[in-house]
Amino acid sequence: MTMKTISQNKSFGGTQGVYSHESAETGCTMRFGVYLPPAAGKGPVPVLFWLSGLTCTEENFIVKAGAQRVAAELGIALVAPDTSPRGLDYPGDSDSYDFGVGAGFYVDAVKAPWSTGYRMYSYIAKELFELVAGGFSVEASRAGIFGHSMGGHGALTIGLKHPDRFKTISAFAPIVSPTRCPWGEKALAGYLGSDRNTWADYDATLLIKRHGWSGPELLVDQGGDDQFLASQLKPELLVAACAEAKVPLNLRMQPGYDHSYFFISSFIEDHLRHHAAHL
Ligand SMILES: N[C@@H](CCC(=O)N[C@@H](CS)C(=O)NCC(=O)O)C(=O)O
Repeated sequence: MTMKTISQNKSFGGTQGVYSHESAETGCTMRFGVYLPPAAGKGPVPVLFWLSGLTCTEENFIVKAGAQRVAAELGIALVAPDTSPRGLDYPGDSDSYDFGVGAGFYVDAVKAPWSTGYRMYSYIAKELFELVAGGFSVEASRAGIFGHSMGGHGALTIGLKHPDRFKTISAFAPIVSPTRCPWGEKALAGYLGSDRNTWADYDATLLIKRHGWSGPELLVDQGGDDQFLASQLKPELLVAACAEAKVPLNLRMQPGYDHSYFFISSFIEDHLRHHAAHL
């Protein structure tokens, strides 16, 4: 598989790159960021996959999270993909911020026309993972996954379903139960259809109850003043699921913080150290 370099910038002694490739899963050109710390010059390093939220491209995390300094110190690589296919031009795919372009929801769609390109679950868990494992100085057997909001949902569901690939999971303000909030219900109905039985595979709270998680504790930060807290995110549902399944969860409510990257950049260091300690 060929990759094209879009840009490379030196950052904290390492390199922040943006690359593109032709994706078999999404049927279009996909961009993603890879930060390689200085240690990657000497040999393969552990790698963390970051999944962004609604409206994001690969760029938001790279320029707003401030993760490179600590990733350089810890010797850990960061991969930041886009959040949906782009340029497929399905009717209505750009009509709303929470469905279609910028809102792939990390599922494999089954409803036409979405089913041909909206395959962000397989894109992240398989195609991109393998592309990065084969194309960069990373140790694929030491990989973790984290993300924000829709990307927190993606990190939880993909991580829980692939403990063989992702050894550590954390999230910022995740959508913990898309079967029980408006963002999730709209996306799952649109991509999967109206049969709610088919949605369960993409709900972290249901996956935890069904499969458990034997990895290190799940670290979740949640802003107390997040405008989406009560309506969309509902961390109490994750607390209940983890308690029932005896899955260790460290949910940290952070008073006064909202849903933005100001919140993420305030606690990103803790997440990087959490993953590094267990990888
Ligand atoms: N557009 C929506 C929400 C979009 C939103 O907050 N997106 C989050 C993820 S859910 C984000 O990361 N936005 C990009 C950014 O802040 O850089 C609104 O303004 O109500």
